[in-house]
Amino acid sequence: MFKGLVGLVTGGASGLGRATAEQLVKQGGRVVICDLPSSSGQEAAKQLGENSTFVPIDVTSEKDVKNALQRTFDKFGRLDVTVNCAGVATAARVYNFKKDQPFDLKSFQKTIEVNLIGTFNVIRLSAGLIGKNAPDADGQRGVIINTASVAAFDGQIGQAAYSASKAGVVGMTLPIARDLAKQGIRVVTIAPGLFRTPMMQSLPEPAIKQLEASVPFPSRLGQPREFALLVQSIIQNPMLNGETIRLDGSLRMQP
Ligand SMILES: CC(=O)CC(=O)SCCNC(=O)CCNC(=O)[C@H](O)C(C)(C)COP(=O)(O)OP(=O)(O)OC[C@H]1O[C@@H](n2cnc3c(N)ncnc32)[C@H](O)[C@@H]1OP(=O)(O)O
Ligand SMILES: NC(=O)C1=CN([C@@H]2O[C@H](COP(=O)(O)OP(=O)(O)OC[C@H]3O[C@@H](n4cnc5c(N)ncnc54)[C@H](O)[C@@H]3O)[C@@H](O)[C@H]2O)C=CC1
Repeated sequence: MFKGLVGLVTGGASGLGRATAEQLVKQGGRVVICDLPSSSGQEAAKQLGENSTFVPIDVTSEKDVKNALQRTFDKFGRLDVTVNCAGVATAARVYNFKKDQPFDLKSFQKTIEVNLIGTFNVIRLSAGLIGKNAPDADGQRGVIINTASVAAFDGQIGQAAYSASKAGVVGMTLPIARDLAKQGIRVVTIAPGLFRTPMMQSLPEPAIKQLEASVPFPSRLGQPREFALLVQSIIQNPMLNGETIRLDGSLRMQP
């Protein structure tokens, strides 16, 4: 299905990004897994075989992302799809009255830096390489897919930084899609609900159970593969553009 397609997946060593990289390769594509040097990206790429390679990056670094794009071009000769999955989650009250402590400003800044600015950094640099492709019969050169969260819309107590970062991703989706339309590059964002990944597993087990039960149907955590299937649909459907799609079993998170 994706024969000849080259994808770059940030956060590709774990969770939703890893499932996406697996799905792209399973469908005949080739994939560059980008993740932190400390991640298990090398092992993930090895598992996927010769159609995959790992490039260690921090998404907030211009130098790292430029290097990853150069490596993509050197190894596979082009880039068709960028999927932004790299992200971090933080949880703290705006002011902890028990400890008389405000939200740590550095933690707020770091969350915005990785989730919002890092995503934009990868988008802006990827666009240059995708834009070099010859357009297909429809005028399309490629697709950029971002990952927000339902927390962009119904963030819980403690999610001020995380929700702000993800709302930023939602907010920039349409203007960037409009901006890149002339080049035939689509931009679509997925807002996942609750998925079984290492990030989700960092929550306390009772909280996971409570969240899981609050998903109307199917009343369970999503499987990373189900996220990857939406990525696949977005790639395949040329009319999807400039939109954020919730993938959440109709969950609306409670305060
Ligand atoms: C990753 C995604 O993109 C998808 C999501 O958004 S999934 C939703 C993620 N939600 C969160 O991360 C919620 C963040 N908030 C919190 O963890 C807490 O409110 C907080 C740490 C910020 C405040 O802690 P606190 O002041 O101690 O809060 P308090 O309101 O007294 O609640 C603490 C209790 O709530 C539980 N809890 C934590 N997160 C919870 C949640 N999302 N839902 C229900 N209970 C939760 C804790 O297990 C703790 O239980 P115990 O008292 O039994 O130890
Ligand atoms: N798991 C879930 O329920 C949900 C996840 N999301 C979002 O989906 C994306 C993927 O999350 P998961 O797979 O669940 O988490 P995960 O923690 O399993 O994977 C995230 C990956 O991003 C990498 N990463 C973190 N900071 C980075 C940086 N600065 N540079 C490069 N890579 C970096 C990590 O090393 C990790 O491999 C995140 O953006 C997350 O916010 C959104 C909604 C729900």
